[in-house]
Amino acid sequence: MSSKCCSMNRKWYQKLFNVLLGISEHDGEVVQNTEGLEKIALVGSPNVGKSVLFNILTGAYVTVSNYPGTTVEVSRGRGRIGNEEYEIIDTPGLYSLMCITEEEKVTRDLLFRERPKAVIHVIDAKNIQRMLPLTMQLIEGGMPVILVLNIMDEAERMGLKINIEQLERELGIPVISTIAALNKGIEQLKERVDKYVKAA
Ligand SMILES: Nc1nc2c(ncn2[C@@H]2O[C@H](COP(=O)(O)OP(=O)(O)OP(=O)(O)O)[C@@H](O)[C@H]2O)c(=O)[nH]1
Ligand SMILES: [Mg+2]
Repeated sequence: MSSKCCSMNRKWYQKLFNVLLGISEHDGEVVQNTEGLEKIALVGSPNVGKSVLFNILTGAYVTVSNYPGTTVEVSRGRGRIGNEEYEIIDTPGLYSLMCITEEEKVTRDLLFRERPKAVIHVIDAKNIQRMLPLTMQLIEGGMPVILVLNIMDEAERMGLKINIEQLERELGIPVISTIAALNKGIEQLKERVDKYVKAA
């Protein structure tokens, strides 16, 4: 009797804890409730470190679900940037907004429908020349773009020097360099996103 009562209490406390943290229970699985939060999307080509950044920016609980009407998976989680909580979205890799694959269509659709407060374009700094055209497309599409030059460790090892201030001036958007795999540049990224979203 007392152990049943104890377990009921535990469940009740767990529920209260989940509500306080914004975690909802869904199909028996604990998932993040991100409803009503402003959104920040991570976009970019495959293999540039979007998911590594997503995991750093979000907590332990994320939801992975099929984008409506498709078999393409999109991950969403809560992340604190400055004093605000946001829904952080890890989008399927895309090379261009001129949609060829289903994944690319999903990312484009999501950007236009969900209107994130910031669209973080993550690129592999080694391949900056090949990846900047998508940055231009996102800017031309009216997106609030922030450019992240990730995998800077490998770019530097190759002797690549990127003038970040000049790139910022030319593009007219914030540019931040990171080594996501080593957790480097993350605080600067958060600061710039915070400032950018607040100034919008
Ligand atoms: N050297 C180095 N490797 C990195 C860095 N960031 C990510 N990686 C590695 O790059 C690989 C791809 O990272 P992901 O986060 O899975 O890339 P993604 O952009 O989510 O790829 P898709 O989901 O296929 O679109 C992984 O092996 C990471 O460990 C970095 O800053 N430096
Ligand atoms: Mg990924």
